[in-house]
Amino acid sequence: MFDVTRYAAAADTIIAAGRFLYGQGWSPATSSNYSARIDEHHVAITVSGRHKGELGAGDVMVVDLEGRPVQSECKSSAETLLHTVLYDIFPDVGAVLHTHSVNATVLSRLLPPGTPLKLEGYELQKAFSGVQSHESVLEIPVFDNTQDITALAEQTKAWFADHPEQPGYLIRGHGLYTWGKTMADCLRHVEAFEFLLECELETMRVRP
Ligand SMILES: CSC[C@@H](O)[C@@H](O)C(=O)COP(=O)(O)O
Ligand SMILES: [Zn+2]
Repeated sequence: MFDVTRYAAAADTIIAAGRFLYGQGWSPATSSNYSARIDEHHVAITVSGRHKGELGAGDVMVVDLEGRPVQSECKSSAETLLHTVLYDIFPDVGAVLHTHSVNATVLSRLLPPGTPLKLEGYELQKAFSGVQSHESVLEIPVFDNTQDITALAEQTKAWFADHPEQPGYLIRGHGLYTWGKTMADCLRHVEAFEFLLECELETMRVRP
């Protein structure tokens, strides 16, 4: 069983994150899903289909690390397994955020299949936990979009088990997944990604 006080604290961070991310235009039209770890075996996650700018306590539920609902009749995010595999392979991950920004959607469609997004030479890469220099090379994988979330969860799990230092991934024509030790770290990662994705798109515009 999970601690209710810890659940309430996790839900509060999710609700506040939703208000911010929706306000930025990165979670339109009920898209996106957010989660925060409660303990070793439980995660608070958004209920499927809810408006992410207007989340309340009833829009956040608990699942275990296999993605099964715990003490809830609600249906958790359709992409629950994409969250739980990350908590499973990274014991220090405390929050996962998935967003649907225009930049993530457009850039992921422009990159040729099989080509990761290579981020190199940007000072803002240091906003990612563990990155010390603009000279580090980040290779952000772009997975093909699919409605088979179980298969995609297996794919992402295998890739990140081998590349634990990479801070996130894109799904083509769909959006961004990133995570952090705390919700604050995770929100900083979303912001960093958004800045860097926009830089990449702008670079393509002026230097096609
Ligand atoms: C509103 S379309 C977006 C959804 O298909 C999905 O990708 C998404 O991000 C939200 O799904 P949800 O089940 O609410 O977590
Ligand atoms: Zn989505």
